[in-house]
Amino acid sequence: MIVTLTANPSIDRTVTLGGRLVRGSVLRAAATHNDPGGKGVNVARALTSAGVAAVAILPANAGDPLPSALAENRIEHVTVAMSGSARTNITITEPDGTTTKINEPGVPMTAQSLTDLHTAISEFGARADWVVLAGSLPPGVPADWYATLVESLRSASCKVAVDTSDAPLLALAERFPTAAPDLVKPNSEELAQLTGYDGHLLEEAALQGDPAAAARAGRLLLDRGVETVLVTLGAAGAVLVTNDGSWWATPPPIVARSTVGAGDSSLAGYLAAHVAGAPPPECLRSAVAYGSAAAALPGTTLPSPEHVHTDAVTVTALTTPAPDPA
Ligand SMILES: Nc1ncnc2c1ncn2[C@@H]1O[C@H](COP(=O)(O)OP(=O)(O)OP(=O)(O)O)[C@@H](O)[C@H]1O
Ligand SMILES: O=P(O)(O)OC[C@@]1(O)O[C@H](CO)[C@@H](O)[C@@H]1O
Repeated sequence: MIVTLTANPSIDRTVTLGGRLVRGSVLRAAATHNDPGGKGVNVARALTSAGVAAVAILPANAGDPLPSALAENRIEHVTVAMSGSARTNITITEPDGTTTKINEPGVPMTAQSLTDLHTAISEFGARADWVVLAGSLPPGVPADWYATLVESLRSASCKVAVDTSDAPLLALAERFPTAAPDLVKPNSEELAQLTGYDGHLLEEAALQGDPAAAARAGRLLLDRGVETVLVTLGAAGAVLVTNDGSWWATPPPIVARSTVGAGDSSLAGYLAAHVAGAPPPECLRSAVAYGSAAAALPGTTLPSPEHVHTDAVTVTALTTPAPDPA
């Protein structure tokens, strides 16, 4: 079983424009659509659709639109009471596939909700294969909360994956190696936040056929105690860095419609293959196949197995960069 924690879930509202987004003007939407969202929720949705047992833990109150949508979609979930209800995050999509995203900060978390989430994750962690801590933290949650959770899950038998950014990511890294998760899934920008590399250049180089810098940056996290680094690089695919080897996988050509949820789908694809016992390069292949399938779908629509074409992904072994002599 894979358990995901989304401390700051959302209703993802996709607004489809018939023309270009023009700042400062009144625009009329061609269509609108709501999906249950938040990174951990998305991972659980993609896993469920792949037939992998998954439970999403999130703050929400009975009858709120978010848990109701999860129930409708038969996504197993556990909620803890919160004050207020989930934020709404808006994605504006233009006909050429450009997406603009506006994420609300979320509802301030009470101390009681935070304690209840910690209790729920500890209980489920005791019987999970993986615990996934994903997304931003709402106001009122200390930035080092993920670090605290990773440390408290150390004694459980589950593996822990983290996908976050900004202050919670930096606070987690500050407590490496004790808070180093089994897996981190940074995109190029997040890897840059952790290592000082230029994220744009990492992705550009990989797009030009050279993923070595991304692998080198990922290696820095291994040196700080992380076991596996899955670096997603947008259209350039992803690099997997472990102490046993490194690989780069590139997606098939797709027409990108919305990359929202692509990273979450990558993580779900990786974990689905991992719990099935696949070796690292095949886990990477699955990650990239799920990510690119998600990018080809509109809004926060997540891929089902029929959208996922693992055979179309190319996996190349890389030389794992040597550990930092320092
Ligand atoms: N334009 C694209 N073409 C093909 N595949 C893509 C494209 N964009 C993203 N992907 C796929 O999705 C994966 C994740 O993309 P990305 O690195 O943008 O994640 P992310 O920034 O974490 O995404 P998210 O928007 O969910 O936070 C990539 O590894 C790749 O497989
Ligand atoms: O504000 P956060 O928590 O960083 O990200 C939230 C979010 O953008 O992430 C998902 C896509 O990855 C969306 O479902 C959701 O709206």
